[in-house]
Amino acid sequence: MVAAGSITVAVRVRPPTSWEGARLPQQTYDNCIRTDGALSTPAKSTATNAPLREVIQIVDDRVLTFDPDEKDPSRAFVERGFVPPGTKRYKDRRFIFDRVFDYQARQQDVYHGTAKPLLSNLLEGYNATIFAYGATGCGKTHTISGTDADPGIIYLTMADLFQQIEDKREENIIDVVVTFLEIYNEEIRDLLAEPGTPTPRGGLQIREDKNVKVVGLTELRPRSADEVKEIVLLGNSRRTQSPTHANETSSRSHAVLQVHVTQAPRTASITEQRMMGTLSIIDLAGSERAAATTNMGQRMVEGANINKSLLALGNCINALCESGGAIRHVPYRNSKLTRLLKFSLGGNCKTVMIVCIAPTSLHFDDTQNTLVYAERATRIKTKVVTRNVVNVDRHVGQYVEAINRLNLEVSELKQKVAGKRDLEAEKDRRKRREAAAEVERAKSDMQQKADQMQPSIVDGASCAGKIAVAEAKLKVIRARLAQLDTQASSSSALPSDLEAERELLKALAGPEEEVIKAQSALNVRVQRSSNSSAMFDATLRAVGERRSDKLDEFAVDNVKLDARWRKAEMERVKAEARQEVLQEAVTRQAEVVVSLIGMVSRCTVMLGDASRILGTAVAEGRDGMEATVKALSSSLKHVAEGNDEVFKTLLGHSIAAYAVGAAPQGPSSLDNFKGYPTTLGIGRAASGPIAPQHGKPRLSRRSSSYGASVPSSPLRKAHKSPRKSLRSSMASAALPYRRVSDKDKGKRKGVQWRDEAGQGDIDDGGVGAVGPTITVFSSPDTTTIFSAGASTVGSSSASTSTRSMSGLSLESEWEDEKTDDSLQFSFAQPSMHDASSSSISAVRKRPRASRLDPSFLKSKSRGSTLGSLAEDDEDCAAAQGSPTKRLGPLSDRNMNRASSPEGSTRSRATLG
Ligand SMILES: Nc1ncnc2c1ncn2[C@@H]1O[C@H](COP(=O)(O)OP(=O)(O)OP(=O)(O)O)[C@@H](O)[C@H]1O
Repeated sequence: MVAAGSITVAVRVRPPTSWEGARLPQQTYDNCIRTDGALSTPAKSTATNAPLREVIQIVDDRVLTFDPDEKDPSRAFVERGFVPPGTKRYKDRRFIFDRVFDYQARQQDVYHGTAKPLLSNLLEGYNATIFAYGATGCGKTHTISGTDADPGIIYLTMADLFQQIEDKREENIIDVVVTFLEIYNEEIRDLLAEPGTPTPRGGLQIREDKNVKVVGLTELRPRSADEVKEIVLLGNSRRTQSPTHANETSSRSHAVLQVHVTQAPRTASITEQRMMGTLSIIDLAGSERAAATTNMGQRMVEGANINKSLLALGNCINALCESGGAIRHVPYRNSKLTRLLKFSLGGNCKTVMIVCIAPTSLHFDDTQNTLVYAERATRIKTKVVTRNVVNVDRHVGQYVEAINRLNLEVSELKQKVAGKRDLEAEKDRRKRREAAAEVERAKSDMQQKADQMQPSIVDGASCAGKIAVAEAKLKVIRARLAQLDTQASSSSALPSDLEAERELLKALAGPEEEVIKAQSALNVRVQRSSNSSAMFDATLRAVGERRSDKLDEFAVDNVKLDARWRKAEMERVKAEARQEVLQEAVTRQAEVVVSLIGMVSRCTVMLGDASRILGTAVAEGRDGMEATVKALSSSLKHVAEGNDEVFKTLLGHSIAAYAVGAAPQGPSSLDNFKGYPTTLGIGRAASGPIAPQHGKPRLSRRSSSYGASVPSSPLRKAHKSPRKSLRSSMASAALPYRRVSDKDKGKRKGVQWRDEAGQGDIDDGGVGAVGPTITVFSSPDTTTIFSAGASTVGSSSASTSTRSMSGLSLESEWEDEKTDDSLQFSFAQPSMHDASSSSISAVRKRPRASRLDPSFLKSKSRGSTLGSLAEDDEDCAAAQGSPTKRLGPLSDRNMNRASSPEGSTRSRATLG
C-alpha cells in the first residue's frame, strides 16, 4: 500500500532550438574595476537588439524562476521600455516542483528522476502513469519516445522492467501486454492494428469497470525492451503528426502506451493470487493558443480538440485539487483523455507528470500557462494507492491446466538440472582447457626465453672452456718458466738453448695471459653469458611462481617441472659446449705432442747417426773428416730449419727467433745442454697408464728414461751432474742409452734395452762401472754400441743379437769434467762413411747401417717405422730421376716431414 499523497510533477526545460539560439543575446565579458580594486570580468548578456531572451532561470533541482527580474535598470528599460511606477516590470515568479531538469539534463537523468521509482510499484501490483504535458514543440515526444539513438522514457523504462521481470521469472509467471493508442479529435485509434486486419483502427470504446479499458485494442506481448521500442516506433509512425508553425513534427493527438503486467506465482494452490499493474505512458498533444497560431482548417479543428481535452484535464486537476479531500465531482467524462486518465489522476495510481517548457521568451505565455497548470497539479491529492491483487479460485478444469503447467515446469526444471550438470562438466572442461592453455603459455614463454638466451649461454660456456684451456696451458708454461728462472738465478746466465726455450715459452704464455685477463674478449663474453643465464633463471623462477585463477595445483606442478627440466637442459647444453671446447683443445694438444714426439724422436736418432758418422770420419782421417763435418753441418742446418718451421706451424713461434743469442764463438748449446725437463710438478703428460708392450720385456722404471715423470731417472741426474754435456745429451736424447748409477757399482747389473729394431738385456757382469756408463744397443744386425766412460760392458743376455762394444771396436769415450773435456772416439771400423759418395759400402766389415743412410732405411723399410720415412725419401729421390743423386748423410732425413711439407721440401737441399 502506498500512502495517499500527490502526483509527482517534474519540469523539464528544453534547450533553445537553433532558431531561438540565433536570436538570443550572446554572452559578453565586460572588464570593470571592482570596488576592492580587482579587475573583474563578469559574464553578462548584452542587452542589444536580440529579439529573444531566456525566461527560465533554474534556481536548483526543484526551483525555477519564470521571467526573472533584470537587476540592471538600463537593460530592463531596453527590454521592457517604460513601465509606470508601482507596476511589476518582470513576472519574476518562483515555482517549486518535485524535480526541475535544465536543458543539459540527459534522457537518463529524466528517467531516473521520474519513471524509475514507479517501476518497483508496478511489479508489486500498483498502477502507474507518466504523462508529458506542455505547449507544442516543448519536448514532450522527445522526452517520452526520444529517438533511436537517444531513446526516451519508454525504452529506458521497458529495459529496466524486462530486467526486473527476468529476475522474478524463477518464482513467477509474468505476462506483459502492450497496447498503443491515440486520441485524435476525440476518437480512440489503435496504433498497433495492422492495416487489413479485422481489428478496427479507430472508433474504439472505453469500458469502465474497476479499471478503464479500451475495448478491441491490439495487444502485443513483447519479450524485450527492444521489441517495445520497435512497437513504439511503429505506433509513432502511425500517429497523426502534422507540421505546425511551432513544430515541424507536431503530434496532433494524445498517444497512450499501456503496459499491463500480470504476475502469478509458479507454485500452484487452490486459489491463485494474481497481481496486475498497468503502466500508462502518455504523450499529450501540445497545447496551443489559438490566437497565437495561424493554423487553419483541419489543423485548427485538431487544435481545438487538443485544447478541449487538455482543458478537461485541467478542470479535472482543478477539481481534484480543490476538493481537498472532500467528495466532489470530477468531470472525467468531458473528454476521452480524462476518461482514460481517470484512475491515473484520482484513482488507485501513482502518477508522474512531466511538464515540458521552452526556455525563451518566444513561448512566454505558453510557458507561463504550463507552469501555472503544473503548479496546480502539484496540489492534487491522491487517494491511498492499493495493490491490484486478485485471488482466483480455480475450477476443476483449471487444475488440469495447472497440472499441465506444473508438468511443464517439472520438465523444464529437470532440463535445467541436467543442463546444470552439463554446465558443471562444461565448466570443468573449460577450466581444464584454460589451465592447459595457461601451462602452454608458460611453457612457450620459457621456450622463447631459452631460445633467446641459449646462444649467448652456450657461447659463454665455450668461452669458459677456452679460458680453462688457456689457464691449464699457462699453468704448465709458468711451471717450466719457474724452473728455468730458478736455474737462471743459480747460475750467472742460462745456456743459450735454455734461454731460447725460456723466450719461446714466454712468447707462448703471452696469448694465454691475454685470454685469461678479466677484460679479455672471452671474459666479456663469459660475463654476458652469465647475465643471460641469470635472466633465464629469473624467467624460469617467475614463470614457475606465476599464479593465476586458471592454474590448478597440477598445472602449477607441471609448469614447475618444466622449468626445472629446462634449467637442467640448459646446463646440459652448457656442459656439452664446454666439453666440446676441451675436447678440441685436447685433440689439438695431442696433435702437437705427437708431432713433437715424432720430431724429437727422429732428431734423437738423427743425432745418434750424426755422432756415428763423425766418429767414422774421425777414424778415416783428416781428409774424410772435413768433408763429413761439412756435410753434417749442412744437414743439421736443414734439420734445424725444418724443425723451426714445424715449431711455427704447431706453436706459431720458431725457436730460431730466440736461439740467436748464442755467439758464434761462444759455448755451444751442445756443451751446455742440460737435458730435458722431466717434470714440471704438474703430473705426467700422459692421460693414462703406460701399457706394457706385448712380447717384450717390460722396461724398468729406470730404463724408461723417456718417462718424464720418473724422478729417479738417470736423465734427471744427467742434467744435475757435472758430467759431460754431450754424454748427457746423448743419454737423454736416445732411449736405449742407460747410465749405470753409482748404486750399481760393484754389482752385476742387468740392463734392459729396447729400440725400434729390437730389445735385449745387458749384463755388466758385476764388474762395476768405474764411471758413468752409457751403453747403447741397437738392432742386432746393425748394432752400435757406445760405451761412455771406462766401463766394461758384458755380453747381453740376448747375446745372439748383440755384440759387446769391444767386439765391434766402436767406442766413444770422454773424460769427466774434472779433467779437460775431451771427446775421444775410437772406431774399430776404418771407414764408416764417405761424405762425397754418401755411401757406407766401403766399410771393411759390414757396419751397422746408419739410420741416415738410405740403404739402411731401405733395408728397414718393411718392418721399421723409420723405414717408412726412408722409403718416402727414396721415393722422392727416385722421383727426381737419379738414385745416384743421393743427398748427404743427413740431408735425406727430414725430421719434420710428417708434419711439415714445407720443411720436407727444404730438407731436400743437397749437402756440401
Ligand atoms: N531536451 C531536448 N533536447 C534536445 N532536443 C529537444 C529536447 N526537447 C525537445 N527537443 C527538440 O525540439 C523539437 C520539438 O520537440 P517535440 O517534438 O518533442 O515537442 P512536442 O512537445 O512533442 O511537440 P508537439 O506537442 O507539437 O508534438 C524536436 O526537434 C526535439 O528534437
